[in-house]
Amino acid sequence: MTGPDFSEIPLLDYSLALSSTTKPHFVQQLRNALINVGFLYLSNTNSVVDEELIERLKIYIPKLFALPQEEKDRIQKANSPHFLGYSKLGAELTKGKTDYREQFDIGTDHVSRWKPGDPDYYNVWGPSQYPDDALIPGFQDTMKTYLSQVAALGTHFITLIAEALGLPPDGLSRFYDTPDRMQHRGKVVQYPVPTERSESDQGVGPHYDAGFLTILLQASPHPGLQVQNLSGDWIDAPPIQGTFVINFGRALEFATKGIARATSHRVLSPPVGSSSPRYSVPLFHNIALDVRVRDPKYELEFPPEILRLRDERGKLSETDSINYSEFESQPSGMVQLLGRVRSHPDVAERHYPALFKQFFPDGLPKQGFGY
Ligand SMILES: O=C(O)CCC(=O)C(=O)O
Ligand SMILES: [Fe+2]
Repeated sequence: MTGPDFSEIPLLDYSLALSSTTKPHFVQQLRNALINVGFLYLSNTNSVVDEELIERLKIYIPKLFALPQEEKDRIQKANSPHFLGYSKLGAELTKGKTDYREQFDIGTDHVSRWKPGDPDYYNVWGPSQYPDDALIPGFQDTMKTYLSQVAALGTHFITLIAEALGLPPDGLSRFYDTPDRMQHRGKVVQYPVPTERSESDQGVGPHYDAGFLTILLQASPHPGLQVQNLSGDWIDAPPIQGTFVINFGRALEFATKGIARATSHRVLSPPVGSSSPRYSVPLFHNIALDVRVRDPKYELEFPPEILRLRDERGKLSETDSINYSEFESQPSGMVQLLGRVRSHPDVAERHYPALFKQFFPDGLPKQGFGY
């Protein structure tokens, strides 16, 4: 069932959204996914994200992680005030436990708009670091094309979300800058197979995503992603070939008065003895840096029948995940910056010394805390 105590994640066919005769059905299914589940699978996106490109990207991923450690370290996150680059295994904690994953954060192409005197958070967006193309020929080009196509899917999907919430298609456009002033953030993630002696099976611990929308490619056949329903049960979201997983973040929940549901999720490591790691590529589709989602300037008016569906679902109970409550008062860019400072203290120490001192008065900890 797919009410708030769902036992599976709904699958929506994107091609239905592209024809006026089938769109109402799509929008109705999306409304249910937004209000009750917070997650969905999306199939048939080939008109926006090229399937062959996805297959090419999947082939690159193991090669990316197999690059010499010194090349990965050369593009480490600590080099980048934008927190874009490589993080080694075990660098982060979620809910007090180490996340057993290794990752490259790579954004859509962007030039930082920050200049002296601007708020620090303008600098959370900027250029990415890529490995030397000679060591992994064509990866950079493939990744850039992938990110720009998935970001375009996100930009269109936002208009469908608006319609599903009873707003006009451009009903959420106030949360965005012009495309040249936006950056969306991708990650390429490897969850290694734990050894017999590993202390936990936590790939990444329970958390919410921050922004409006995450578009996730499960890039290997491993299960592991789990989603928490309203009763607190963990529901599997295994990979389905030819689909993306889409989920909604805290900013959308705040901006829609709790109509859209940000849903707690986690990833379990592949079982001990698996023959290969799990791979995934999330893209976090951002809103503009200056937006304060709770500022009356951004307040949205929803039709009564949509508000009623929210009320029928019931209040979102406390889950294992508590984070990003800063959206109550802070601009979106600041929420992102604070999250990253906590996750990556080594980057903060180098590029945001004042914030670093505030969060880590006792100096550099061994690990950051993700959520
Ligand atoms: O790897 C996954 O499948 C999900 C990762 C995730 O939830 C995240 O990075 O926010
Ligand atoms: Fe997530």
